[in-house]
Amino acid sequence: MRGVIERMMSTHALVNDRSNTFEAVMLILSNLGPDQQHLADELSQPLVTVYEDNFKKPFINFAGFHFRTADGSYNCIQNPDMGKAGSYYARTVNSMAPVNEQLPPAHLVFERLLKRPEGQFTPHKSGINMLLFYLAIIITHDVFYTDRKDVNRNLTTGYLDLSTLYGFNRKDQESVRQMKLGLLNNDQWFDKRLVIQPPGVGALMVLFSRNHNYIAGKLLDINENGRFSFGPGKPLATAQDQDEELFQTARLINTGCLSNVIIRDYIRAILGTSQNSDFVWDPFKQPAYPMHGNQVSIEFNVIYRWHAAIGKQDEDWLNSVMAALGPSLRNHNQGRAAAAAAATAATATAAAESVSRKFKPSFSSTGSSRRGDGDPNGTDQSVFEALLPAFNTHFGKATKQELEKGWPLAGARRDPTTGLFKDHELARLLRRGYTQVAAELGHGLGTPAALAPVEIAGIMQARQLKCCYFNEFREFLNLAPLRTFEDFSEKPEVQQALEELYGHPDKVELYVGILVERSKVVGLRLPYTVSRAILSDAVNLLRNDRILTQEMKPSTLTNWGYQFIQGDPQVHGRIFPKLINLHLSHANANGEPVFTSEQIANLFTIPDFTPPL
Ligand code: HEM
Ligand SMILES: [Ca+2]
Repeated sequence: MRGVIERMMSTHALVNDRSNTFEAVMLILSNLGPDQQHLADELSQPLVTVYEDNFKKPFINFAGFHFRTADGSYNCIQNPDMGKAGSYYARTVNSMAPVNEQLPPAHLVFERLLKRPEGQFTPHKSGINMLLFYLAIIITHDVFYTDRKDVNRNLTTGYLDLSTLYGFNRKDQESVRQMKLGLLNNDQWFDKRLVIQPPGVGALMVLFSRNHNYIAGKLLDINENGRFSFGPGKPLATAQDQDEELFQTARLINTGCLSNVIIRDYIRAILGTSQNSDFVWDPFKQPAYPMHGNQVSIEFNVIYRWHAAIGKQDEDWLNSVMAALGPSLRNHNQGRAAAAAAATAATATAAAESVSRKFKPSFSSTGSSRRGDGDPNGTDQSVFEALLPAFNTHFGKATKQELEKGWPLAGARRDPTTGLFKDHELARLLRRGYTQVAAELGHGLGTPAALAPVEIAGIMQARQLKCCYFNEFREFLNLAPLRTFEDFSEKPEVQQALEELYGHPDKVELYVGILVERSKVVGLRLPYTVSRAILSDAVNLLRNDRILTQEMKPSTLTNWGYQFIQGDPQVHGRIFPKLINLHLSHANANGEPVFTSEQIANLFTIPDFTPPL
C-alpha cells in the first residue's frame, strides 16, 4: 500500500519498481468483482495510457540512420525530403496585404536606402570584429545556396552540417575525400563560393577541414572496441568499409564541433554575453519533441544578408575582387534576376511533381543503393569554377601543382607536395579578421557599393518569391508594426527616402525594412527585427536536426569523440580556442599561440576595445 501511495503522489519522481505497485493495484482491482467492472476500468484505463505514452509517436529515430546522408535527406525519417539539398525554400509568412503596384525600381532602392556613401564608415559600437562575420559567412553558406536557374530552390542542405566542407551529395563528397582512412584531401573543402570571400573565411574552413582529419586519425588510433578494424572476424569487411565508417563518424564529430562554436562562441557574442562565461543558452538542454527536420525559409535567407557589416579592409578586398572579376559576377547576378521571373512559373509544376515523388525512396540513380546519395551529377558550380582562373591570377597566385591540391586562398600558399597551407599564413588571415572592426548594422546606407549587383538581384529575388512586407513579418513575430518612417531609421535621409519610395510604412518590403531599421544596443547590435527572427531560425535549425539532438552520444561518436565536442572545461566548454591552437600549432616560430589567452577570451571583439562614451 505504501508503494501505491508513493506512486499516486509522484508524477515526475522516479518509481521504485521493487515495491510491486502495479501488481498490487491489479490485485485490488481483480478482487472488486463483476459489479465493480466500471470502477476497475476507471482506475486501470489511465494506466494503459501511461504505458502507451512511454513511446512517443511519431517515432523520430530508427536504427541504421545514425550517419548524415550526403544530401541531407532522411534527417527527418518521417519526411525524408525535409532539408534535402535541392528542395524548395519554405515560406513562413503569407502575405495577405494588397500587392504594391508601384514598387520602386530595385536600383533606386539600393542607391537611396542601402548604399554605403563613399568614404563613410561607422565602426561597430561593441567592437565586434570581422572574424565573427567570417563564421557568419560559413553558417550562411551552409544553409543557403539559391539556385540561379530557379530561385525557389536551395541547392544546399537545410541543416548546419558543414555542407560547405562536405558538399551536397555523394559525388561532391567524394570529390574532396581521399577515400582511405576516412580522410579529406589536405586543407580542402567543397564549396567554391567561399573562394571569393575574404580569405579569412577560407582559413576558417581549413580549420574545420584539418579538424576532420585530426578526428579521423584519432578515431583510428584509439579504435574503441576495435570498431574501425576490418578483415575476417572484424566488425568491418574491407578497407573501403573502414574508410566510410571513419569518414562518417569524423563528419558527425566535426559537425558537433561546429554546433559547439555556434552555441558557445557565436550566439554568446550575438547576445552580448561573454564568450568566457558559464552562461550558455543551450537549445539542446531540454529534449525537442516532436522533431520535424528543417527547411530553411525565404525570409531566413533575406534577413541573413549582413553585408552592411563588412569592415574597411574587407571592403577594399571586395572592391578589388569586383574590379577583377566583376563582369562575370555581375552577369551571374543579372542572369539570376532574370531567371527568377521565368522560374516562378515553372516551379509550380515542378513543386507538384516533387510532392508526388516525395514518398518514393531517393536512391541514387547511379545504381548505388546508399540512402541519400543525392544528385548523381554533383552540384553544378560552373559559375564559380569559371571565376577561378582569373581569381588565381590576381589573388591566389597558386602554381599548377598547388591548384591540383585544392582551391587557392589569397595570402596563403599550399605546399605543392602535401597540399597543406602554412600555419602562419592561415593564422595571419584569421588575425586579419580578428583585428578588423566590423561596421554597424542597421539604419540603412551601410552596404558596400560594390555589392550593388548582388543586392539588386536579392531585392528582385525577394519580389519574385512574393516575400511578405516588413510589417507583416513583424506582426508574424508578435512585434508591433512600425507606424512612422521615423520609427525605422535614425537617419533623416533614410526616413525621407522611405517616404518617397514607399509612401506608407506598411508598404516597405521585408528585404529593405530589415536593413534600414534601428538596431539593438548591445552585443552584435542587430536591427531589432533581425535580432528577434534570427533566434527563431537558429533554434529551429538546431533543435529540429535529428542528428544533433539524437546522435551526439558516445555510442555513435565514440567516448573520445563525445568528450571532444564538449569542449574544454578550462574555457567554459568552448572548442573554438582548441581548434585554433591544435590546428595552427606551428603559426609562430617561437611556439607562441596565435592568440594570447586574454584574446582567446573574446575572439569576436577587436583587441583592446574600449566602448565609445
Ligand atoms: C566581403 C564579404 C562578402 C562578400 C564578398 C559577399 C558576396 C556575396 C555574393 C557575391 C553573393 C551572391 C551570390 C550568388 O549570386 O550566388 C552573396 C549572397 C549572400 N550573402 Fe554575402 N558576401 C559577403 C559577406 C556576407 C556576410 C557577412 C553575410 C551574412 C552573415 C552574407 C550573407 C549572404 C547571403 C545570405 C546571401 C544569399 C545567398 C543565397 O541565397 O544563395 N554575406 N554574398
Ligand atoms: Ca547545410
